[in-house]
Amino acid sequence: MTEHAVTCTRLVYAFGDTHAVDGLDLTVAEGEVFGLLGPNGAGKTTAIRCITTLLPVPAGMVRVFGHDTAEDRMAVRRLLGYVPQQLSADQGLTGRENVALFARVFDVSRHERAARVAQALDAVGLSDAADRLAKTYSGGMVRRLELAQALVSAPRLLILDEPTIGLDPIARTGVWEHINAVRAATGMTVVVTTHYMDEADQYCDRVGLMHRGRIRALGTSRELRRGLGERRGTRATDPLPTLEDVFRDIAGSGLDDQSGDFRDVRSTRRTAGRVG
Ligand SMILES: Nc1ncnc2c1ncn2[C@@H]1O[C@H](COP(=O)(O)OP(=O)(O)OP(=O)(O)O)[C@@H](O)[C@H]1O
Repeated sequence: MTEHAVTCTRLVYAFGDTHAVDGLDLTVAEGEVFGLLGPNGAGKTTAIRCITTLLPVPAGMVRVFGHDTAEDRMAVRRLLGYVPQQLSADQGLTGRENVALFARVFDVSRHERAARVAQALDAVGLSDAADRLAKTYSGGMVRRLELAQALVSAPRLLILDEPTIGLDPIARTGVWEHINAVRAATGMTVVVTTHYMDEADQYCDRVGLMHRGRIRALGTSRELRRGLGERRGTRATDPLPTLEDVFRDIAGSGLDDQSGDFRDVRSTRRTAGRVG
């Protein structure tokens, strides 16, 4: 049987009375790029923090490559790389120093360290800028540096929480090209949250639409779009609904209709603070 990279079974996580994750069932196959989508407050970050062992699992179960996060936290941590929404690069260090710091934290052996740091920087296209202070980097470069930090331990599972929020289209494409190149070279599994439907459509093998703490729709982007088309009685000659249509259909009133897109104001602000 193929081992799943991630299995969440009836996962529940509450902050007081707020059930951020409310009976989440989810499996991510080894080697796939899985997009976790959902409106603000759907519970995506909380679910991800449970998977990465940063939050305990009070009810239900999370397994990463078969390891129970509650019982085998260190084994899980050794298997994954995590790029959180918040800034994880130190602006006062160079790119190389930042990645070297993560190599030490992740226990990359001393004799391998310099080579692995150089390899991770190269994988994200930052070799030439490696010895500049991170505070001189553009927003896209900071994001790629954080990607290098997560890659230096050669993770089997890479988890990215809104990796492209606040970046211009060229920088967004750059981040994804590097993710895809590493994935093609290593077979790494990728779990990503994003509010950009075009990215989910283009880069994710499957997407899960999360709303109020649970997955409400799951499949390839095309399957979800076709499913909505069938429910709406769309004719074969008509264009399929978009993934954004599917998102609106499921999340309904949870969206900010004023803005016309799904950019998360909170996250954008956080990122603006991060990269500014
Ligand atoms: N530390 C916290 N204390 C209290 N409530 C929290 C905390 N973190 C999250 N929540 C609440 O839990 C719910 C889920 O939040 P979460 O950040 O997981 O959602 P999300 O889908 O990642 O949203 P976003 O897209 O805005 O990042 C929200 O109602 C949020 O207000």
